[in-house]
Amino acid sequence: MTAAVTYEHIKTCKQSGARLGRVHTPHGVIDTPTFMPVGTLATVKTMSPEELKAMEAQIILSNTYHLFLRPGHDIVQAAGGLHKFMNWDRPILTDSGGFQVFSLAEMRKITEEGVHFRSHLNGDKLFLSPEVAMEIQNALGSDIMMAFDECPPFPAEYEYVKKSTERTSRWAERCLKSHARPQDQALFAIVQGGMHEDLRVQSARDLTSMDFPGYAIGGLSVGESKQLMYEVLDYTVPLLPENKPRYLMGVGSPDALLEGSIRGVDMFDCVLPTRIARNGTTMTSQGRLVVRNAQYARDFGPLDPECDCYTCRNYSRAYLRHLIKSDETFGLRLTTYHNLHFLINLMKNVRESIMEDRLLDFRDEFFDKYGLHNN
Ligand SMILES: CNc1nc2c(CC[C@H]3O[C@H](OC)[C@H](OC)[C@@H](OC)[C@@H]3OC)c3nc(N)[nH]c(=O)c3cc2[nH]1
Repeated sequence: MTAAVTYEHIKTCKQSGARLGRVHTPHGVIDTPTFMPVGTLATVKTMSPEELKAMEAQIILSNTYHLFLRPGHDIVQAAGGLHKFMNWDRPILTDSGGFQVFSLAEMRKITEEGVHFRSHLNGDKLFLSPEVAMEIQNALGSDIMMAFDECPPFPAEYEYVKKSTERTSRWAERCLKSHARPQDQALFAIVQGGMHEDLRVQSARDLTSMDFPGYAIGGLSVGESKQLMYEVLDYTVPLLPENKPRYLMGVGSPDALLEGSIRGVDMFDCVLPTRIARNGTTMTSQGRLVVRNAQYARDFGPLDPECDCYTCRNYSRAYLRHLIKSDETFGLRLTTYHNLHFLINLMKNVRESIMEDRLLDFRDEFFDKYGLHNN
């Protein structure tokens, strides 16, 4: 049986150990390391598929939990699946809903069977489990599905993280058993274990023994310091097979994308660029720039002089400030376009630096200009 998703290793950076690769999926190839724009409700907020292609987005994310609640996965399935529903013919990855249930839903009760919770929209009593999460993602038709897991809160008692991680391994096995179309959709497992090396080793051992086509590192970017996150990555990434994609969930500030790539991570997602764009905060080559600030009222230069994106080629900081202050939707679109392009372009530079065996130099140059502390 041909696997739906395969990883092709291109080369390893001699200076950093980062790796250049390609993830082959039924809807196209993804050059890695890559940043994946988040499209929670079947849209990358305010962007059209054409604009996402223009900025060279290779893959986008969507959300099992949110689509389960609204419009319902049955409607998406009746529309012909998520690709058709949102007019996106490139790869789609969906999260399993685990994280969202624990972070969004009220009145949730976790059992071995699954999670009972109330919808954060209308209070309806709902239930998510490995089997239900797989049924929903099967209906959505995503190219990459995530196993149903619990992302333990941070901080959390060692015993709680141990019990939760062991249950996540049992849930992963149940996901595998209820995987209806492995030749069309790849199921990635999610390594947990909190900030404890022994639990990370146990989680990776459990999951890699079940031979998934790809592995995510979960349970990070949940409030821990970046240094602690990098420490956990240092001992967790090497536990994962070299010939499979590695996805670090929920990570997307420029410094974390660089440090994660250096540690061998291939895929990243984060709501940061789209979320901060909506209040007029942008990422530029000189660091963060809050374009709604008064100092830009008469600044007729581009948002980022080093950027060649649609926003920076055609509009000024003064115009963007005016639109954002006036709550004009076009303003949100222009800042969102730029922020997504910024991270997608950053990852293009990361891939080029790996090709030239100089990713550590690139990271240092980037931090000198961007500024280490204003991510
Ligand atoms: C921020 N730190 C962060 N985000 C973690 C997400 C969610 C990623 C999710 O984060 C938003 O949902 C809330 C995005 O929607 C807004 C989702 O995009 C579709 C995205 O799904 C991949 C995790 N998801 C699972 N299943 N397991 C995790 O351990 C985990 C850890 C995360 N840390």
